[in-house]
Amino acid sequence: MAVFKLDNVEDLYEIGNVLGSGHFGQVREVRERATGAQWAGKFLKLKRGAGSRLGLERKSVEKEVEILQSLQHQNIMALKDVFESRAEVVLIIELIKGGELFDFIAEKENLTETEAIEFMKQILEGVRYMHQKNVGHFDLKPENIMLSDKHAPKPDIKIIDFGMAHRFIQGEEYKSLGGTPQYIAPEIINYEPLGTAADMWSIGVITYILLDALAGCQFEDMQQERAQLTLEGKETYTLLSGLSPFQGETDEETLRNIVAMNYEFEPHHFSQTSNMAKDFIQKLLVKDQSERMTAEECLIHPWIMPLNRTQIAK
Ligand SMILES: COc1cc(-c2ccc3ncc(-c4cccc([C@@H](O)NCCN(C)C)c4)n3n2)ccc1O
Repeated sequence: MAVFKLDNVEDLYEIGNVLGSGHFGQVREVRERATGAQWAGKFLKLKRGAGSRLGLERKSVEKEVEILQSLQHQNIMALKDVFESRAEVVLIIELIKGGELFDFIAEKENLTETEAIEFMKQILEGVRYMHQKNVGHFDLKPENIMLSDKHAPKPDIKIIDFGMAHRFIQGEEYKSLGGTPQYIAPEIINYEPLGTAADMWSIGVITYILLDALAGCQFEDMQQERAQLTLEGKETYTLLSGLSPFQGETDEETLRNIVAMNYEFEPHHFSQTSNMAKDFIQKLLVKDQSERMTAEECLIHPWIMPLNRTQIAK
């Protein structure tokens, strides 16, 4: 059983504002008393007893910590320390100040495909590193791709939230039904044995949404679509963080679309997108996981590593 520090985390860190919360627990700003340095604290409630429905199993927290302790890469959030007190575990993590990538893109009027490629390269570098360490993330989605400092000339990508991650052991079969419907691979829906290729499907979905956003998403069209959906009393989707290529009106419809490979490059959203970019996505949204590009193959795909810049023109 992993042993975490039993010191009272508040003796070493001043607990600050809530940055966010979700299935993973709560993330708060924390300040290291000895140095004044700012960190993020992920506060996780543990189950108080076997019958308890609330809180996380200690084993799952130990698994996430063990995986995070094995990953040191500039595009993966860094774990500094772990504390445990009563029924809570606190992960001390590097503070990522730049917010979510897709919010950054929403704020920028004229992000180019070349700039998008630079972000994709960093995401792929982080994913290639974790896959080389036999770790699958299994919850890659726009909300889990953050920026170190959005005001930097070239912001660093930081992949967060390894709560669904798994380290593969040679010869071991792994299945999971977790993840976020819009981004999960067909083999997860079909409850088939998984590999790191499931992350590559999610990368294909993220790339599709990123390029859809780049096209300005014909913002006014989206607004009209959003207004129409609202008039019809239908749920509208957040512009940049939910329009997966397989998005249905319900999770069930989304999952059906994934298994049926039911997606397209809608002309009025992708008319400005290079054919090389579409080829990149098509080589990731492949139902047979053994045929899907790996992160290594993505990084030498002509869209990411063109022979010359004109190559990504139409
Ligand atoms: C270690 O696992 C996590 C870390 C973090 C994390 C790490 C460093 C860090 N610095 C700033 C933030 C931050 C700032 C604003 C919102 C959030 C978070 O609530 N939303 C991020 C995406 N969400 C869907 C996980 C997180 N974080 N979040 C978030 C979720 C995790 O499961």
